Amino acid sequence: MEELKNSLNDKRLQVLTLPEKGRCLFTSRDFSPGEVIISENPYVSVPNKNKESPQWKCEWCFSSANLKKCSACHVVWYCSSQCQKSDWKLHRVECQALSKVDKERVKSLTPSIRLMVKLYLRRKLENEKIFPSTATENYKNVEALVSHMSDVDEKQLVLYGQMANLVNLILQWPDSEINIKEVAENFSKLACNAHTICDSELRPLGTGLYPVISIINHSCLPNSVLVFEGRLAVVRAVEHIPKGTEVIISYVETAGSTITRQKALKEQYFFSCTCPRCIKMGQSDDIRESAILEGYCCKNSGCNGFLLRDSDDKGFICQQCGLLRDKEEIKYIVSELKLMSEKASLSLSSGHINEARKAYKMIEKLQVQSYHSFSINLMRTRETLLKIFMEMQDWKEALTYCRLTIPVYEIPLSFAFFKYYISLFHIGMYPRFHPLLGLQYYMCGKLEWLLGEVDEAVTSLTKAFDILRITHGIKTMFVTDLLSKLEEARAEASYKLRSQMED
Ligand SMILES: C[S@@+](CC[C@H](N)C(=O)[O-])C[C@H]1O[C@@H](n2cnc3c(N)ncnc32)[C@H](O)[C@@H]1O
Repeated sequence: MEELKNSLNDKRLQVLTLPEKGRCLFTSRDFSPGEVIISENPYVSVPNKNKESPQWKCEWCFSSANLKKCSACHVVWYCSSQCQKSDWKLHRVECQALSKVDKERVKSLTPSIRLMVKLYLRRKLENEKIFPSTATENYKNVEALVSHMSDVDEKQLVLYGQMANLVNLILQWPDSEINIKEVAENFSKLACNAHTICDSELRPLGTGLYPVISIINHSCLPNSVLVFEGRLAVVRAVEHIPKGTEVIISYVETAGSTITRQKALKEQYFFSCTCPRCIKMGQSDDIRESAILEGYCCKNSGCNGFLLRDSDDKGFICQQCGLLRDKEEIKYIVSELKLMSEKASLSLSSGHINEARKAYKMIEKLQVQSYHSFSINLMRTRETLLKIFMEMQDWKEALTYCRLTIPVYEIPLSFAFFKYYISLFHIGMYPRFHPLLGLQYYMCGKLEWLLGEVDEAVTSLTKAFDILRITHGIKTMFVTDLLSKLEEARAEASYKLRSQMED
């Protein structure tokens, strides 16, 4: 830990331990918005292959193009000999282990099992000095991670035990070299420390363990953001961070209500957040925020009030006009939506895109009649419809849905405590510099341009650039591409204006 602390000191960062949070990362100089605070390569990583991301991916860079399978183990894929070479030191031993495993069992290996196998192989190679150990790349940093073993429930512990046995079966090491209890504990460490590696558009690609970045704690009002440049994890400041401030990122979707965020944090990370948003839980502003984000709308379509459960438990009362929405009606809507959502998601996952489009349109219609106009559920349905229309190459409808989601990303939650943050944050569901908001503007701009709405495209691409240059970094290929699109759109808009003036 001393070695790591000294290395972080050189980066003007400091590790402190607080009783209520454990280790925390603090700045020892000012950081500006968009500046990289810390970046780290994964200690171990593995690509994901599941329903949401069904393609095979390169073991090293996660690309899905030009893949070739490793001819020895038939498990791992590479997009180039360069990537294969970069991974060789670790894969050489992994390949030997995987080649001995029964073919049927190999097929069912999950990314978590593979990640754990790689973790133990890397530790072994580090002990044998085949991998150099440095202050930041060192198994000691894995040992220092929190595991929350005493908080994990019995059922989960049994599952970790079974997974640990499978790792043991793959490695086939003597008892003196592997401790099943320790492997099970390491699974618990992965659950609250590993990160989902995403591409620049936040599509999940894989899972990685970044033991130094794992020191960073959570806040629902973060001052930093974690993004990935290939396999490199990069933490950037999204606001001015003065010297002596804790670096904080968000572990969960910040758009949810306080209860939803707290539940997610408790279930996966075993703590109760006490950030400025969370300490308001149960107060009138917070109740109102939850009712808007996750509650129902007034029966009177002309009223934009939010609903709260009435004291007699007959239903929900509109806080603006006083109209009651019957409990039984709400129950019926909820069960209908559940049934419809199951059917819709089945159509989507089985590739019946037209059926999925119809099903999600019906869900949207019912949600518009039931939920508040700023509801997260309604926004999620519209995000799905946007994806469906993109897949169907119906650009006009896709643009409509893209535009419908943006105001919800930016809803004015005009609550008292948010006013305090007015200078730091855009007042909305997401902080001003949130990658999702930037990406939504980027998508909107590209669709507007494609459909010939050049002036609108310039406005949207400019907004996207203003956000993504901070979250993704001005020098990355992703933002350089966006900038050249913006410049081209600007040139086209001014050419159009000149032509109109000459006519
Ligand atoms: C990825 S680790 C962060 C580093 C951790 N503090 C440590 O000592 O290694 C995640 C764990 O840190 C703690 N943690 C993170 N954010 C927190 C917060 N805002 N309040 C309290 N505990 C927090 C929780 O125990 C959580 O499971």
